[in-house]
Amino acid sequence: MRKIVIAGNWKMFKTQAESQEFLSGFLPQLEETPSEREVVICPPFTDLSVLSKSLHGSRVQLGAQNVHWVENGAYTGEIAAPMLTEIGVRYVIIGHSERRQYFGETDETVNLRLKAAQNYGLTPILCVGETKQQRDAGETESLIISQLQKGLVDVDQTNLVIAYEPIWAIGTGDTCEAAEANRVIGLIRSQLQNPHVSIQYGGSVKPNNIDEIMAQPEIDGVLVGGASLEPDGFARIVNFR
Ligand SMILES: O=C[C@H](O)COP(=O)(O)O
Repeated sequence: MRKIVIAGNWKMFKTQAESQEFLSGFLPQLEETPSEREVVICPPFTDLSVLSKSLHGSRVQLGAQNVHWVENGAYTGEIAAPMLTEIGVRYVIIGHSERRQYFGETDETVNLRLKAAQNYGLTPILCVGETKQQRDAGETESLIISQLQKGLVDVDQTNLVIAYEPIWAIGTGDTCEAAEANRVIGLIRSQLQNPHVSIQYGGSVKPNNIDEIMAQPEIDGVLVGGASLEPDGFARIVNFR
C-alpha cells in the first residue's frame, strides 16, 4: 500500500516566530484532512526544536532538510541523525537539487546520507530530477536511472520516499505537465525493487494545480517549496480533492 505523503520544504525561510505564526493559521485547517494523508513540514534546523514542541499531539510530522552520515565529528555546518531523532524528527530530505547544485552533493554522498538516515530510523525523501538542458537533450530517463542506481546502493526500500523534481520546474511557476510527471514517476517505479515506495512530484506545486497532479495514478504526494510557506495555500494543497 503506497502512502500519500505531502511535504513542505521551507528551504531557508522562516524564523521561529514566523514558524509559530504559520502553525496558528495552518493547523486548524487540518481538521478536514483525510487521516491517511501524511503531512510533513521540513523547516530550517533552527525551527525544528520549537516546532517539535508545537506539533506535539498534532498529526503533522517533522522533517529536516539534510543529514550527515556520521553520528558526530568535526564537520562544521553539518547535522547528525541522532541530533534530529532526539527532538522528534521523522523525515529528512536528501539530495535536493539545491544541495547538488550549490553544495557539492553527489550521488555518492547522497547514498551515504540515505543509509545513515535509515540507520537512525529516519525516513529519507530522496530527490531526483533533470535540468532543462538534460531534458532538451533527451537525457531525462538516463539521468534519473543513474541517480537512482548510484543513490540507492544498499538502501532499504521499505523505509524510503522518492521525490521527482525536474529542476526546471522548481520555483519557476513552470510546472511539469501532470501527465509527464506521471510518466517519469512510472519510470522511477519501474527501477525499484519495492513497488510500495511512495513517489512524490515536486516543482511549482500550487493550490491551483494540486488536484490535477494528485489525480495521476503514479503520483503519491508532493514536495512543495514556495507554496508551503503560506498557511492557507499549503492547507489547500494538503486538502486536495
Ligand atoms: O523541495 C521543493 C521543491 O524544490 C519545489 O519548490 P517550489 O514548490 O518552490 O517549486
